[in-house]
Amino acid sequence: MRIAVIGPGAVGGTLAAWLAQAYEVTLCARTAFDRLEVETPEGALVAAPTVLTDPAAAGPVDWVLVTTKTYDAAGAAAWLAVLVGPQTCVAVLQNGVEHVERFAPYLPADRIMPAVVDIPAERAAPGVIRQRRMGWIKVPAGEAGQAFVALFAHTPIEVTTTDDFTTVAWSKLALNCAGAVNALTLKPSGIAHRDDIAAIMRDLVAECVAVGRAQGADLPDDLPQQVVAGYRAGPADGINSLHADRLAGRPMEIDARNGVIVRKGAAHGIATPVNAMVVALLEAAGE
Ligand SMILES: NC(=O)C1=CN([C@@H]2O[C@H](COP(=O)(O)OP(=O)(O)OC[C@H]3O[C@@H](n4cnc5c(N)ncnc54)[C@H](OP(=O)(O)O)[C@@H]3O)[C@@H](O)[C@H]2O)C=CC1
Ligand SMILES: CC(C)(CO)C(=O)C(=O)O
Repeated sequence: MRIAVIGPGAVGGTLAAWLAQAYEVTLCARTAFDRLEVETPEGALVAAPTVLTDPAAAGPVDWVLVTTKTYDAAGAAAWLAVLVGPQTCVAVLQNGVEHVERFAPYLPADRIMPAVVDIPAERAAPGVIRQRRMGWIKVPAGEAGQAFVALFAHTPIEVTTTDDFTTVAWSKLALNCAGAVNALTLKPSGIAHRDDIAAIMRDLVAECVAVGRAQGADLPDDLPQQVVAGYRAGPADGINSLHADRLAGRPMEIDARNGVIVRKGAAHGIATPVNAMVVALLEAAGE
């Protein structure tokens, strides 16, 4: 079984380190590094997979896991062009709800398996990662989904299939859209303990719920309260990946995490002023 991970950052590096315990893993990286050192909830995991930085050096594999940021899809596509053969399965593990649309310019839509990931991970340096919680991944039910679940059978990560991927993806988006407050304030998760910030988070999520329902997701009325409770229950010093991007001066997944709520809301005639404001503020902050 040959597995390639395109974008071995916080999530990709964590998953690659777990997969490398059982399989031959190739890391398709932008920045070269020698080995993976992941501090997991079960202790340190070290792996030294092959690291490539030039797509010309790669060839077809059995599985490709795409774990770049959403805004790096075009760069990931250069790798897909050489890694994907007739039998290759491609999983896109990113936040947002547009995994398939994002990669449809590069691959037939039925070859793209979307995956929702809830594995908080922070990258201190290339290959050096802290996995905060074991977490979970959900993929759509079906043959490819079952095969993906089997890939992780030797790991403690909870990898399952779902018959309602739309609901899973919008539920995760609800969590992520609220995380914009951290990137805006440059304060970690504990900022959710402030009642004024929690109120903004609930408003962001309420808009996500309205739009997600219009998109077919089955979302509970109290999701805004659940999201805030989740942030409050987690580690106060947790840095989400949007916040990490702003701290590092990288582009941000603003469009995939908040902009999408505004865009899809507009298509349904649903007002999303709080997400629109957050998008404008983060775009201005990132200029
Ligand atoms: N971090 C987290 O806790 C979670 C993140 N997510 C989602 O997972 C996805 C990945 O996030 P995360 O792991 O945090 O992101 P990171 O920024 O940590 O990692 C992305 C990686 O992609 C690499 N990359 C960019 N362009 C290319 C390219 N052309 N070829 C090869 N590699 C490339 C980057 O390289 P370089 O080293 O040069 O920057 C980096 O290593 C996002 O959609 C995010 O929203 C989901 C759940 C949790
Ligand atoms: C909030 C979190 C850590 C949940 O997995 C996440 O999705 C991110 O940082 O992008």
